Parts: sequence; C-alpha cells; structure tokens
Amino acid sequence: MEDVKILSQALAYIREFHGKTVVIKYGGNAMRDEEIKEKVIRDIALLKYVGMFPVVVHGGGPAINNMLHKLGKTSEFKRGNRVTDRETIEIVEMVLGGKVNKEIVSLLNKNGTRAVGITGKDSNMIMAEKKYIGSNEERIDIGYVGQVEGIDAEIIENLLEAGIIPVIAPLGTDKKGNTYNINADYVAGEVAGTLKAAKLILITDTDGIYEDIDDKGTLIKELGVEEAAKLIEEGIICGGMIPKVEACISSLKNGVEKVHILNGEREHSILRELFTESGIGTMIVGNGEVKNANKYLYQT
Ligand SMILES: Nc1ncnc2c1ncn2[C@@H]1O[C@H](COP(=O)(O)OP(=O)(O)O)[C@@H](O)[C@H]1O
Ligand SMILES: CC(=O)N[C@@H](CCC(=O)OP(=O)(O)O)C(=O)O
Repeated sequence: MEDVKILSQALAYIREFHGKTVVIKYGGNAMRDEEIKEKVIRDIALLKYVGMFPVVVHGGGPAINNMLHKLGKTSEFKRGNRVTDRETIEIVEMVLGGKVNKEIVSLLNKNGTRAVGITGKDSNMIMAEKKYIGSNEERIDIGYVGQVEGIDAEIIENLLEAGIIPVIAPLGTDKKGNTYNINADYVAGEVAGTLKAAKLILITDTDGIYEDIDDKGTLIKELGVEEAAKLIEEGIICGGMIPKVEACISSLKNGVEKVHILNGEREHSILRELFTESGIGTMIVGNGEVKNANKYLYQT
C-alpha cells in the first residue's frame, strides 16, 4: 500500500512538471564514485521519460585537480573560483569539454536517452568577460576566469526541441575567441534564468545548506533570497557554497520558480525532491514565498 501511495503522489507531480524545463547542475564532488554517478544519471534520464526537459550543466573540479596533479601543477581558489593561468585553462578545457562532458553524455545515452555534449564556446552560447575578484580599487586578477555576459539559448532550445538532452561544460568565450573557465554553478544559474526553467537543481556532496558547516547538525530546509545573501555576508555560507547560492539568487531574480541544493550521494535525491511531498535538501525561493523555514536535523 505504501508503494501505491508514493506512486500516486509521484503521478501528481509528474503531471505538474510535464513539459517543464529543469536545469540540473551536476557538481564534480558528487561524480567521484562511479556507482553514484550512474544512479544520478539514471534519475536524470527518467525525468526525460516522464516528459520533462532536463538540461545538464556539469562541473568537474576534482577531475581538473587530478589532471593538474598528474602534470605536477596545483591551483588555488579565490571566493570559489579557480585561479586559472594560461596552462591551466588548456587543462580545464581538455578535462571539462572532453573527458567529463563525454562521460556524462555516454552514460545518458546508455540509459536510453539521446544526449549531446557542448561547451559554452559552441555556437557562441556563453559569451563571457574576464572576471576579477574584489572591488575596483583592490581587484584581484584570477587569470582566465570568466563571468557570463550573456547566454544565447538558441542551440539549447534546438536540442530540446529535437528531444535531445543538452550536456553543457562551463566554458565561455569572447569576441576575440579567448576561452574562459567559469564556475559551473554560475553557468547553471544563468542558463536556468535564460530558459526561465521551472527548477534549478544543484547536485553536490552535501545535504544542502547547514547552519554550521563544521558541526553539520542542522540543515536549513527553506530560505528566501535575502536571507541567503545574508548568510554569505555572515560567513555561514562559504567556499564552494558561495557560487551555488549566488547562482540560485540570480536565477530566481531572472524568473526561475524554485531552486534546490541536493546531495547526489543520497539515493534518488532528484526523484525524491521532485516527486515526493517530503522533499529533501535546501530549497531557495523568491522573497515572500518561504512557507516552511523549519530547520531540521537530517533524517536518513
Ligand atoms: N553553510 C554551508 N552548508 C553546506 N556546505 C557548505 C556551507 N558552506 C560551505 N560549504 C561547502 O560547500 C561545498 C560544496 O561546494 P563545492 O565543493 O564547490 O561542490 P561541487 O563540486 O558540488 O560544486 C561543501 O562540500 C561544503 O564544504
Ligand atoms: C572558475 C572555476 O572555478 N571553474 C571551475 C569549473 C568546474 C566546476 O565548477 O566544477 P565543480 O562544480 O565540480 O566545482 C573549476 O575550475 O574548478
């Protein structure tokens, strides 16, 4: 009986989301285990089977680190962005646009969907400009790191119309043809905002936003954009979570309905979030829409 209850719950959500676009940012931290990767991809394929339009934007920070390590190089991060010199941008492009992108494409295709891998450079999809950290007077140069200037969504829309899942590597270009490394969270946020996606889902290796990252006791279930920005200012949200939350905020401002931060290591986290009443992870919504801001201790 329990199974039937869950199924009937799911059917109501499937109807609600039928024909809707959902952007899934698949982060490198939740890609390190092959079994987990297979499961995450299978769930994304299932979204396609039930009539949604998934768009995948992937990261691959750990895979870049591995390749840098093999080549005897290291890199540091500033405010969640990899400082990217000339040699590093070549490695980033090779790893993200090649290995990581094609692995995801193969897995999706193996699971019965048709996926096509592209980078933001293809068809000038992601136009970028050089990003600096800090204010004008004290700005820090972090090399070939870009910030999104604009997204031309035509290629994505063409692929979606053809029944194909676009798999996007977070690289951008400018009018001169330079290549920029862009944190995948920002790319996902911009793509979701441009497509006016019903949902943006960020898959990572943590259950959502914790009140205290060192203690990992209490997870924030739901919060609004202003509160989220305040948590960054207060340092409660730090490191790799900063680009995620900034991307969530900008996508909501651009018309995305809801964003979710989920742990890819939890079994069927995407399906549980989309198709069950309980939901998991942290949801960020536009101001005035917070309904259930209860914090909770994560239940396994
Ligand atoms: N308040 C917070 N709650 C949860 N995670 C946080 C928080 N502040 C910082 N983090 C860090 O953000 C990390 C996720 O970002 P990141 O490592 O860039 O992942 P990904 O590769 O999935 O993009 C978490 O593993 C955690 O260490
Ligand atoms: C500028 C910048 O930091 N770019 C990222 C791009 C990959 C990424 O975002 O990967 P995750 O989602 O796995 O963190 C990087 O070089 O690591």
